[in-house]
Amino acid sequence: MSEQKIPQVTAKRLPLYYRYLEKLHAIGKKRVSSAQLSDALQIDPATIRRDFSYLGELGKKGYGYNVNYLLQFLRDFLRQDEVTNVVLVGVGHLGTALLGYNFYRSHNTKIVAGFDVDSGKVGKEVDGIPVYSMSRFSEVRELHQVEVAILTVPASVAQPTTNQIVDAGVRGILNFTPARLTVPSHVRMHNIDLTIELQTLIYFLKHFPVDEEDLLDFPEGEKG
Ligand SMILES: NC(=O)c1ccc[n+]([C@@H]2O[C@H](COP(=O)([O-])OP(=O)(O)OC[C@H]3O[C@@H](n4cnc5c(N)ncnc54)[C@H](O)[C@@H]3O)[C@@H](O)[C@H]2O)c1
Repeated sequence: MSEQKIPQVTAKRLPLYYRYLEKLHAIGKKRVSSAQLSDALQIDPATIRRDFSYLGELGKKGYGYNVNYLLQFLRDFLRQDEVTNVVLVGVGHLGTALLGYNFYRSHNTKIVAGFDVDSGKVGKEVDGIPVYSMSRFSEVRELHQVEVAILTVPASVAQPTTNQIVDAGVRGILNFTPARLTVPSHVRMHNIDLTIELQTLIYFLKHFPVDEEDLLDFPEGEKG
């Protein structure tokens, strides 16, 4: 099956399923229903069934999904065995926190280097990750074959920093700055705006409160 056919919203949820299935596998669970997945991940069961339907025949209705099979399927699909090296630019408050986190929950992403212009930070390590001067960006990116960068610099320097890292070969940017950045068409930019996320949550709570009845309305045979 080609990945292009899967909607972006579904593709975004696949790593969540993968992580949870890994946990189930670790405790020896063989089967899981969409209702159980729904409880654990707070995604409604209909959405889960729809997501999995894009992946092909993965389970029988009312019988749940085979954990091993689903895990293997998602591993291949997401190429979880392949490690993608990532760099982080701007080792300040947020950058330091992200370096410390280093996406341990996802085994396939690893921050290999941080970059900063502050001479007090360059040459040091944060949680074992070396911090380099921006002047070495090209060289270090090349060394680790990195195509993805996390951007946590001040908004005022976000565009020139973006230009610099794109010129050096970065093709994907996770932008934590509030700046809306311009990139060439071959570069993919994802913006993470915590203020917007928080405001959206508050809006949804106000206007679409979660209906307990809806959550309990699982089809027979899917209850876990
Ligand atoms: N702190 C948060 O909770 C938070 C949350 C959401 C978004 N943000 C955004 O993330 C960004 C970073 O926030 P912060 O609080 O960590 O700021 P910060 O000032 O603590 O850190 C910024 C870091 O970037 C470095 N830097 C400055 N110019 C640079 C350049 N040209 N190249 C490389 N590094 C450079 C600085 O030396 C510093 O270490 C900001 O754009 C902020 O708006 C922060």
